[in-house]
Amino acid sequence: MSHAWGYGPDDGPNTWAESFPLANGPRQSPINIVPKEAQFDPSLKPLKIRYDPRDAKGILNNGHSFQVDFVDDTDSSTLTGGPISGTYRLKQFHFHWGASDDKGSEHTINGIKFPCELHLVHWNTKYASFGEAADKPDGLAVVGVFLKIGAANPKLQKVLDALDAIKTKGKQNTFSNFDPKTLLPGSLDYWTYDGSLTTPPLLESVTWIVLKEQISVSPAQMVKFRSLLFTGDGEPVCNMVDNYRPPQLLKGRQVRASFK
Ligand SMILES: NS(=O)(=O)c1ccc(NCc2ccco2)c([N+](=O)[O-])c1
Ligand SMILES: [Zn+2]
Repeated sequence: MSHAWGYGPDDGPNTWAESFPLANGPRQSPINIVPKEAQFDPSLKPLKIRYDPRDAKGILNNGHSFQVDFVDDTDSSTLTGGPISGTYRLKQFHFHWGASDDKGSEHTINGIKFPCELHLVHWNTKYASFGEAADKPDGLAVVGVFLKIGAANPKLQKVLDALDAIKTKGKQNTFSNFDPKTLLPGSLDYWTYDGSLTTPPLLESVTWIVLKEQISVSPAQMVKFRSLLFTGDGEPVCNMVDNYRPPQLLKGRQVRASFK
């Protein structure tokens, strides 16, 4: 039976525990990051991110967000270093955003919400596939990047221009020759903690790597994100906005910083 979940009053984050008991687990995401309480860890290595633009293959409206999918059958687009051991392959990236510029991110900093948050999802190649890795405690590594309102970000434009063709749930299109490294800020300083997927099935398999430096997005570009629909063709229209889970309890976890 497919578990219908969403972000509305009847199927949103406060109802997820009914079908996904992990929602009340010990390492749930996102969290509120309090920089002053994060411990600098000198043993943390710099992030090493190598992406091949030729691995970009498609863009999909999955009814919860939109995602850009990558070919992940070789080590051509990988994340290594940082807090992780071994090699993690890029599978997809997607975003979470709000109905207005004052909300939308999943992680928060000192309780501050950003209008949007980018997630670059990688899986540990010690496992045979994303599906195998997805429920292992060291299975996934997600790089999170906050978007803040400012000048239009030209690096986002190719992604945003592709959204008109995937307006409704289930729509997909080819999306090629794109290097998501161009979306990253100049500094790769990060906070890291042990967490989970932020949507059902909420699997506690994610090493979160949240970048300190934000990238910019303009109000007009945010309007493009909000032009997507949660709903499929022929269904009553519901704008894809506020597709974020609020911060969850830390439950004793330590957040480490790669920088002083
Ligand atoms: N917001 S997130 O980066 O934590 C996130 C959440 C769910 C899923 N996927 C849902 C899912 C189903 C089975 C296993 O995984 C993904 N992902 O797949 O990259 C990422
Ligand atoms: Zn996400």
